[in-house]
Amino acid sequence: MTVLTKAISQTIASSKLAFVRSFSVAAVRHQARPVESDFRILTDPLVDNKDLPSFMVGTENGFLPRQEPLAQLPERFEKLESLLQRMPIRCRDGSAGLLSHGQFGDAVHAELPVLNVDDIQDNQLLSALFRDYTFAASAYLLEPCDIMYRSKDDYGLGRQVLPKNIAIPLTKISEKINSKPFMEYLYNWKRINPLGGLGYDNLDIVRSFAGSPSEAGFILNHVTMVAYSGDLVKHAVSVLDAVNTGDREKFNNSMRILNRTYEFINNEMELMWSRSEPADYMKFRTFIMGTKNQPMFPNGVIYEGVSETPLFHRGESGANDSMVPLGDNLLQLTSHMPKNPLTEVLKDFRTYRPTNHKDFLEYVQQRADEVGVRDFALKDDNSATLYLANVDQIRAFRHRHWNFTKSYIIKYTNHPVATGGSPIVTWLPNQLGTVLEQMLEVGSNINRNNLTDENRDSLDAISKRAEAQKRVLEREVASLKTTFKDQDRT
Ligand code: HEM
Repeated sequence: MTVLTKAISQTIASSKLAFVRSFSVAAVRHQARPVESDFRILTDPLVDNKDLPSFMVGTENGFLPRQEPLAQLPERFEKLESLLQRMPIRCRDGSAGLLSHGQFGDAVHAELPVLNVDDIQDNQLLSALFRDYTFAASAYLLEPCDIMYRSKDDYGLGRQVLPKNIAIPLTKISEKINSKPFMEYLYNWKRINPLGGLGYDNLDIVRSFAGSPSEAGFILNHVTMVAYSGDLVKHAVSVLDAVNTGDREKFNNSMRILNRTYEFINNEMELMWSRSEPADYMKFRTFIMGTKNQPMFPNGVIYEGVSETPLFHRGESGANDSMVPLGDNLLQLTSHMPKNPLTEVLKDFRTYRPTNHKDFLEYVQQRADEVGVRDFALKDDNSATLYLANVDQIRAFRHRHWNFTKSYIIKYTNHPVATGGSPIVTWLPNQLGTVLEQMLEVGSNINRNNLTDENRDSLDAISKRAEAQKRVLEREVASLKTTFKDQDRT
């Protein structure tokens, strides 16, 4: 059984509708063709197929859903649709919405029945409902924190009970799509011109909390980055294949193209500065906070009608994305992360993504270890430099990301944890620091005399930068730890 069919079987097994869904593993085998790999990766996103999960790794859709998210719910969910349209602090028509004066919670109690979702099997609709109920859940739970933060720069406590009109359908939908019943955001976009591409100017968000252009920019910038992920998948698989067959030329070429793809993604990431104002971030960040390791939910959240035991979930975070974990696993960086509680948080984040993504990432990790990507690269100085250049792209991502964190968050608040519940000044540096160390180690073992001119220049520039960034990072973290509490607690 391939990893994909195993994942699908698990999804079916965990669904209460296992035997009534028109869901055929044989059909999947037929429709998904291999890309030089024994993990079945979609070469066609199968947009007309509503039976397969929305999130399946593909060379076209990459880590984006196979089909465009539904922008509006069908009529039977009009009460939920109406609440969500009136929810943002600033609505689309410019008027003040329910969250602006803390009226969303009352509206949920007054207007929203426990809607029946038992019969729904269409995965595109399930994913849209998942998006919408998680938005309603976060707005409901965190509304009091947002109101308090606006006047006191302190979050206080969130609502500790999620009412049954959100909790019951949300839990049922999560079970059907095999997700945790808490917010994700890569399903929150639509094309303005349905025939146009995934460029920033052709995208809009579907749901929002603040309703500001910066909130839209924050989400859509992520989407435009992930729009490149089909190429990442393709070239990562090609690297594994090249090592497996001992084909050095193919390895070097695949590493070069992979490097270029990560570079496109990093360049796209740089546009965040202009698409989402750092000073606006705190105005919508409250609503993407989680309930795990967050002072606003010291005892978690009771899902009324679902569980008497409180539940804890990490909040929405880019840490749920699959592009960096793909690089970590392919380049065998994951196994070099230090064995400490911060690395455990990284592993925990990796349980928060769609099943098929999780399986693909595990497959890549296992396969990279089996064929020995790093050892293969290090046997040849030019290959080692190309390997290093890819690790440098992961560094560039994490370095820029650390800069975002300082400029969008740390500058404005002393709150000790990020939206995903990780300690704000130690967790990101745990991974960035490891990448920098690995780069220095690999770089110091490369013999410059064997390199092409291009690779020698690349090695010199990369090594110099890594050394300087490592020194600065260590100083920064030591200094920030004096201001932020509990940074070793996870
Ligand atoms: C202004 C923009 C952003 C800020 C302020 C920000 C902030 C953060 C913070 C504080 C974390 C720590 C985890 C937690 O939430 O507890 C995190 C993790 C992460 N974020 Fe972002 N993020 C931003 C944009 C993005 C984007 C666009 C991506 C696109 C993929 C992304 C990908 C990640 C990844 C992969 C991690 C895990 C880090 C690692 O593995 O070292 N972030 N982010």
